[in-house]
Amino acid sequence: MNIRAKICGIGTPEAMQAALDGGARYVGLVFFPRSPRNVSIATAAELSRMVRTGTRVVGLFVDPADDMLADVLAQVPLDLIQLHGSETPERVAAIKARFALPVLKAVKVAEPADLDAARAFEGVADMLLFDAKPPRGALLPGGNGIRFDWSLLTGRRWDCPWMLSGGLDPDNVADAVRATGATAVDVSSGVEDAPGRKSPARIRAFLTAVAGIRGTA
Ligand SMILES: O=C(O)c1ccccc1NCC(=O)[C@H](O)[C@H](O)COP(=O)(O)O
Repeated sequence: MNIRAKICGIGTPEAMQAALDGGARYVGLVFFPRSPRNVSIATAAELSRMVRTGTRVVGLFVDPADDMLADVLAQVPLDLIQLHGSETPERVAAIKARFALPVLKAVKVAEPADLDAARAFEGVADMLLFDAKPPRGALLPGGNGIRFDWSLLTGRRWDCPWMLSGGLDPDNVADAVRATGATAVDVSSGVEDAPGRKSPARIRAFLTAVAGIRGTA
């Protein structure tokens, strides 16, 4: 089975090239100033120009206002909008209606109730991204390099595509896919050698590991 991979928080041409060469199906650009992966609109526009057919550019936002989305989209041709804040299903629907782009909605997972609540986004979001809920006091709502209990996903079926995220890296991604049946995976910290500093070598290692996953459900 071909597992689709998203490399998130790309900030340099070298990281983008490693992701593209390695076959990433999604590349994520972070528009969240508190993040060490935040990129300017100008940098994002430059990086997006490197992307060729077959790879989708994901713009990552946290509770964005329409003006911010409009400002980014005026210069960066995003293929998907990722919402990683506390956006409601109604807000997701409003963003989809106004900007006519698919929405990847992040669901922060720590316990079964978090997955129960995610049902509200089925039929609204185009895709769900299951990520670890940030620990109390965390500075970031995502990109924390922590896993959640993958067994929480066992036995659950979703009416929309979903992506596994949170603490993945080249060494654990195969186990994560086998444990969850994920057909799409997302990584940020696990392919960095320092917060916000993507490692082309680790990007290549992650994508090689993903490409080598066989025999999953
Ligand atoms: O990556 C960030 O800096 C970030 C900041 C604010 C909100 C979301 C953020 N990342 C979202 C992603 O899609 C990450 O890839 C995901 O949380 C997994 O991160 P990691 O556990 O570091 O692989």
